[in-house]
Amino acid sequence: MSTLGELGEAGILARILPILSGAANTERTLIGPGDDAALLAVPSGSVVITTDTMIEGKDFLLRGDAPGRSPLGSTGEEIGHKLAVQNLADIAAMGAEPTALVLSLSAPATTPLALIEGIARGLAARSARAGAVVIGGDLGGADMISLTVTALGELVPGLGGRAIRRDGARVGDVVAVGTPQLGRSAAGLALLLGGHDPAELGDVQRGAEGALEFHRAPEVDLEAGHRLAAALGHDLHAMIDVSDGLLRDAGRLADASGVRIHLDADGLATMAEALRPLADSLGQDPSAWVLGSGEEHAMLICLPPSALQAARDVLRDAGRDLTVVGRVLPAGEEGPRATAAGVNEQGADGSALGWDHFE
Ligand SMILES: Nc1ncnc2c1ncn2[C@@H]1O[C@H](COP(=O)(O)OP(=O)(O)OP(=O)(O)O)[C@@H](O)[C@H]1O
Ligand SMILES: Cc1ncc(C[n+]2csc(CCOP(=O)(O)O)c2C)c(N)n1
Ligand SMILES: [Mg+2]
Repeated sequence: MSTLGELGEAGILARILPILSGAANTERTLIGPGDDAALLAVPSGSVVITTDTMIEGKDFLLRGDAPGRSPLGSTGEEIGHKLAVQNLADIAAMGAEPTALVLSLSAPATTPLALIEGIARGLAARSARAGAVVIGGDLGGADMISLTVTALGELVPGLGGRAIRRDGARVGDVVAVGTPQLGRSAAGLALLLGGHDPAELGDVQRGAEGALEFHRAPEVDLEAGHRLAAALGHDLHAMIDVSDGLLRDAGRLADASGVRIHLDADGLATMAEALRPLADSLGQDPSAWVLGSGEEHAMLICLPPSALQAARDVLRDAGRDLTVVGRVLPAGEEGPRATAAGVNEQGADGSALGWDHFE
């Protein structure tokens, strides 16, 4: 089993570049990996850019028995898949389609090449599904694996060069998410960090496996972002991906838009009920998972009620659906914020819900 230290930079690149840029000969890639920088054509005239990092121990645990690892941890493919999803979701949430990615990869010299090849495969495969290719990157040494992707994209035609922002929510809008189920990533994280092997959880084994799988490699309808933008145009008032928890990310939308977003729809209760058996077995609150789960990456949107059916139809054509989770209200005396039924309506603290790297 060769390690990065045995191969050296040139040897590593010789192994991972064919994986990363196997499909890089798209029309847009004028210069791919191999030169000082890549050259990308941007036919629409503007480029959407985002970046996101995953650090071993902070954002994922490697699968294994060694200290700092977990038998429930991630494979290389899963890490690469999640790295793609995190970045592609931010492109999607602007109403854009991804075109290209660059990968900055730092790791200890003792890292097996097979793990890095797996990460490359996961990243390239999920990106390819979204129509994007890896066009470059960087290698470095580090005490733990650190992965930073920068993703580029272009706005969908028909929006007149307009991106879907966080600040367009209007009083009276419906708030919805592009998934039937939120909360699985938090459930999976609880299982991972608690060391709960699904095989030992009896009746809830299947649910636990699904939550762990979703946490390690979220399967998310990212196309919803640009499909909704293209179909609804100006009726898609605001959009964000749920990366730090529904309540927290709805709060960001509310804040940017100067409104209150109240989360109270039946859809949320249905999501919580689906997770209740698993939550009960861990002594946790399924509603807190639904409202607080980060790393979900589903699209959270605000749109006028008159556009809801059209939005549903767009997603249903692709076998997906939209779940209504709340509505947009005037900011009121307490100012712009997101509230959830029973959580922080009377100003009670809902801040424990959701993710912040430094809290
Ligand atoms: N270190 C930084 N330097 C410059 N801008 C930053 C930095 N960190 C965050 N930002 C910017 O702050 C804004 C808000 O970041 P935030 O993390 O809330 O959104 P996000 O990128 O959608 O998050 P997520 O990755 O969780 O989806 C983004 O526009 C982001 O580009
Ligand atoms: C080992 C381990 N510990 C904790 C977590 C949880 N976690 C990390 S980042 C994040 C939110 C999104 O971050 P960002 O805003 O950077 O996209 C969450 C919920 C994890 N995945 N793995
Ligand atoms: Mg985001």
